[in-house]
Amino acid sequence: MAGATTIVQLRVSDVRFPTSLEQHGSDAMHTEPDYSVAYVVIETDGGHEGYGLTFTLGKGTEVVVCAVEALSAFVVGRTLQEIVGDFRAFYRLLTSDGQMRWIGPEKGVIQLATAAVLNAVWDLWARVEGKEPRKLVSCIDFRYITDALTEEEALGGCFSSHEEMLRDGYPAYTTSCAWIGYSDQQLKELCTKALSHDWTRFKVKVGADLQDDVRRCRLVRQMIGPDNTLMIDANQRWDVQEAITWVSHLAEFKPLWIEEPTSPDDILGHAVISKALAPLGIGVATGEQCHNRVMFKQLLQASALQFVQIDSCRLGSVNENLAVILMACKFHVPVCPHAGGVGLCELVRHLILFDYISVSASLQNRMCEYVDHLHEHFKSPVVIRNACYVPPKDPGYSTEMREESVRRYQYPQGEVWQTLQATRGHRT
Ligand SMILES: C[C@H](O)[C@@H](O)[C@@H](O)[C@H](O)C(=O)O
Ligand SMILES: [Mg+2]
Repeated sequence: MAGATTIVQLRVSDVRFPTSLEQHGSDAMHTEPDYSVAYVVIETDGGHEGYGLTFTLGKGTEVVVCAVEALSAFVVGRTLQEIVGDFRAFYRLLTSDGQMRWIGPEKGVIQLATAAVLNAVWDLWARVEGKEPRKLVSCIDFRYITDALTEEEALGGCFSSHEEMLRDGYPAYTTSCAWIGYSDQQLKELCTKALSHDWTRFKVKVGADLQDDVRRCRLVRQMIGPDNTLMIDANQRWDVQEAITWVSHLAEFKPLWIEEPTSPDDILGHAVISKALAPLGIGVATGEQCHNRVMFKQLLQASALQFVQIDSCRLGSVNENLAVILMACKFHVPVCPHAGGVGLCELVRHLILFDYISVSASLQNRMCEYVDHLHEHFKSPVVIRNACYVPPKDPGYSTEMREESVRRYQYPQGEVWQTLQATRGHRT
């Protein structure tokens, strides 16, 4: 890294996309999401920029923006070298400040803000280096997880060649066919289209009404046939026993997993559900709202999940995702990241490639989520080939958005929102 690079400015914007107008992204708990981001740009005195974001559903993004602003004092004025020279210490500074940690610690809005800020730092670092950063294990804060994974253990990973990834890509599944607000007709059309594009793994939203779920799962299973893979996602809708009963009714459709059956905080509840559903051949997947490595540690220790769904913008950036990927490997539980939203696919492909190339070296029971929306707003959008993620080639964390998109969708002053408000009375 040439010379010192001082971060002189941090800017953050509230950028929202009106996806609720067409029910994209809808599930049993989030019926009208407007996919949004708190979008961060950090700038150095040498003219370099790093871009970061965290994903939100519309309302409340302004609160995350406020939290990012509160964290900016830790970043502005520091050199990139200072930060990445001891990234573990910097991570701890951000997450464990003696006053600020009271509004977390390492959870909720402040954790989302930490992810947005640190995602920008990782992007900047990778751009300045012009390649993927090294010394990854030294970026992890092992505090609270040494009973599950030590630094020494983390250093002894498996390694696999990246040639295979460059050739074939990383296997993906699609959630785009079966959002809960889509009609049966839409479901059919989207499944037909996805099948014609070689998709073999499909996720269906469930949990609002059992009869609807039975009908929709039957329809999708009929469309995709017995050999393709089906997953179901309840987005935290049920109590523990209710989850077991409800999913048992859907067992005939042979789902590989039930995702987020109950509260994301209920580790023992997930363990009970996992145990009850194991004889039916249905695993439990969770993680998109699991806010830190300690929660994942307990889920793993309690055998409460069979698929680890890391999230690039919920955990504290790459640093904390690495910790979870390494723990999952030690516990022999596959990582199948949560993606979709705005930018999650762009970011998460870096993490899952790292998992394959440097940690798990396996594709057994592994796949990465894909959702077909909003990629056009990114400078390095995801590329899918034969239902697989193609490895990104541009330096950085693929977090940079197109300037025009940020301007037009900025909330509430961007022209898209101004027009919606004027013409349709859409709530702003
Ligand atoms: C509100 C969102 O679209 C969620 O439904 C979505 O992230 C989902 O849980 C998923 O697994 O993709
Ligand atoms: Mg989900």
